Amino acid sequence: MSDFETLPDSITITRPDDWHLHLRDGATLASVLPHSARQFGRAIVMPNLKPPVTTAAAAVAYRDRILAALPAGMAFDPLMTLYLTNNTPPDEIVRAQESGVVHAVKLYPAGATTNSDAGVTDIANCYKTLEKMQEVGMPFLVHGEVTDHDIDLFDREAVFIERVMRPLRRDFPALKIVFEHITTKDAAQYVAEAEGPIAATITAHHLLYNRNEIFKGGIRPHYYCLPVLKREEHRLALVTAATSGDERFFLGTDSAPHAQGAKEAACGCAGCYTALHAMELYTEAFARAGALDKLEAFSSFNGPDFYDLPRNTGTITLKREQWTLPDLLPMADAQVVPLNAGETINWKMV
Ligand SMILES: NC(=O)N[C@@H](CC(=O)O)C(=O)O
Ligand SMILES: [Zn+2]
Ligand SMILES: [Zn+2]
Repeated sequence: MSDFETLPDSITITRPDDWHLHLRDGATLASVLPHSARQFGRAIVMPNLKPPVTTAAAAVAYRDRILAALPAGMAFDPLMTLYLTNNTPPDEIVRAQESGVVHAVKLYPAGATTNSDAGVTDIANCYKTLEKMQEVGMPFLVHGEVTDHDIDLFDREAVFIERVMRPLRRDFPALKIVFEHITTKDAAQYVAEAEGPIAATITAHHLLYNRNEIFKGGIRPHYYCLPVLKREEHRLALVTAATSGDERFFLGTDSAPHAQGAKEAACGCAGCYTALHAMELYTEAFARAGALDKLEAFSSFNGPDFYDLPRNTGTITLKREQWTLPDLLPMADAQVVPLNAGETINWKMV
């Protein structure tokens, strides 16, 4: 817990953005969107729908559905992404660029995570398309885990750096890459030291929790996400990276709603729902690190700077005030259990 004596009563920062968000579609989208729109000005919207968003036309249509689901009076700018497949043609990158609403292309290694079945089986299949992305300046967002069966689940990210990331960046040194939701000291160090245009998003839950949280007193499915929480040494490295002031690290919640029944199951889905209270969680993580002065750049400046977008105008304020998270939130015709359900947290967005 934070040391209340030395902390300010409130903190006001430029309105932040979420550079990694799952909004889903249909009735689920309508349920979760207001939470993100309340906290963030914009979000990079992940394309792992069923079926995935693989074309510029599909991204434009998805964006229209998001805007239609936005409650009147809320301002929110969804930044769309394409789901890369083995067969995405280079022309689709041109169409995406020309659409004006697609801001990046996402790599899901096939089998790595939720709705990744249509993902890439071998990045070599995508080289022509990656060349086009490099040429037009389209950022490449990477779920950085190998899926080889001989690799331990907890080592998937570190092995990805050696087997995929280094060769990829050697072959495309000018391609803008975001290493999404990094979870290891290996990834933090790689991003901090690499040459060229690379950045990383970091979730609030990977800043606050290590893998013990998944097994505390029993198996706790709401702390299960991918890449899975790691050892404490990795969490500490992520906190150091996020609070360092290095502009390569920025906010991406990876808020990933799954219905309660899909998580509390014999084979539960991966994903933590944090859209309701993301800024509260990031503020807590930065406060514990004694680095509240670094929260604004991480949350509101480094992301737009990397994506060549203007920073938001306007501000948000977080008050140091305890409140208790609901146990459940309505979602479509079911419910979602937010991370920290029923727990009391120390900051409240006003
Ligand atoms: N992070 C997760 O555990 N799940 C995400 C997918 C992803 O970001 O890998 C989801 O879409 O549910
Ligand atoms: Zn992912
Ligand atoms: Zn994600």
